[in-house]
Amino acid sequence: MNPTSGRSVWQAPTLTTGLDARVDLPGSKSITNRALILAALADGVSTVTGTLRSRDTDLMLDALSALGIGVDADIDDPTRVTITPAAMHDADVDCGLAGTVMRFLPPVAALATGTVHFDGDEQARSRPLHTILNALRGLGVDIDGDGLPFTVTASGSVPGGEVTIDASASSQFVSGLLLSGARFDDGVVVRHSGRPVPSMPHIEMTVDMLATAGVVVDRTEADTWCIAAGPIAAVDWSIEPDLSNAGAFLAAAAATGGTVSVPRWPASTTQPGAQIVDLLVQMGATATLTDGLCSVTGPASLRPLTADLRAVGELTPTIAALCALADGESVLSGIGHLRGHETDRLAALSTEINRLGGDCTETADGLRIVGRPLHGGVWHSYADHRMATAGALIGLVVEGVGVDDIATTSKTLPDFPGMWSAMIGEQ
Ligand SMILES: O=C(O)C1=C[C@@H](OP(=O)(O)O)[C@@H](O)[C@H](O)C1
Ligand SMILES: C=C(OP(=O)(O)O)C(=O)O
Repeated sequence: MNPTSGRSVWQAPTLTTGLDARVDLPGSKSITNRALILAALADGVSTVTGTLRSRDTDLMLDALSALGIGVDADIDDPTRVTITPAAMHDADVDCGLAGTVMRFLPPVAALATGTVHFDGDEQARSRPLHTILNALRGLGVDIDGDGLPFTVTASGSVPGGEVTIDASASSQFVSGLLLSGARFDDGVVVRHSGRPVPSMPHIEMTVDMLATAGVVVDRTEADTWCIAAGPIAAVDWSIEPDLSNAGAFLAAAAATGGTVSVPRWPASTTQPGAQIVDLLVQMGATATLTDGLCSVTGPASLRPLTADLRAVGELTPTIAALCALADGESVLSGIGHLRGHETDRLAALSTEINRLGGDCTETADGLRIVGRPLHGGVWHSYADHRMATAGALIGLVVEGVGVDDIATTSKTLPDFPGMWSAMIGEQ
């Protein structure tokens, strides 16, 4: 047991033989939660196949159901979900720690008739939210509060129109407004003004999925997204595997000099997680993509990395863990916004890497990490799924690493410990 938290510490398995594994990943969190929102607002019944079933996506399903939307999961295969739109009413929404729930659902709730109360985990209360709540106020929505908890008092319609926001803290502010914008009376025009928007591929994902649902986003002007009022089409969605979650497994190959393959790798994708492969190659790995099988083989010794990760911030914990094992100094930049993720990831990563004898310092917008021999100890997760998987990754090659609160991986990958053990042949 960890005396400070009362939770048991998971002993990360250390690799003793060569790694050669194939890991099949469940659906993408980001694509699942967008598909569910678009299905709930559509003009007919949609199905979602390959739905990720994890804490973040189940919170989305529960919230839509609480609002009155028909949510039916197949009894034999809970990843097959049918969504039947309906008039929405009063509800209590639990956002947990999910950015996609706390930022994508308020614009949906604004289309209900009634009072929708939002809350979430204690830790979620410090995640940036006021930007989207203020934007919705500017679009004619009655909202009480500036962060969790808050209440939307909705009248069945949203006037909509133009709004200027500073989305430098999260791309999800833009995505949230766009996903519901076609259902506002005047549509929506979102302008960004401020430092660059992070995670731009996630906005591309939103635009791409809206296009699939028949909604055109005009992006003629830089940092501006325009959507005319109109219907959202029902779609039979098929969800790609989660490539950000694949990152930790492919990184295991990079860390150990072994090979890990992920099947069903999409030929083209908007998921920024796909960029893990290029980053691993920059660190010395080799990679192939053949008939949808992505295989990564690690080098004898990892090269350090200098990279701007602004577009792929959610890969940072995985990459930072590898940098702590690399041979030299790495500099990761463009990721100041990670201070508002599940936890302050820059502080958490430097504290935990240094706790194991590493050399990691925070910079204004990222991390500087010098690879060093590490020793065992307890790696703290801070309720952050990607911190937990980063600890497991270091534990693969450093003996005696215990990960506090491995269960937090259920945010996006409920069977992470089982999948990790299976990967190294320890089922
Ligand atoms: O829209 C999405 O699905 C996401 C956008 C990104 O958020 P930020 O722009 O806040 O980094 C990413 O980090 C998060 O994991 C998922
Ligand atoms: C930042 C992340 O999640 P969220 O959707 O909660 O922002 C993440 O999964 O790395």
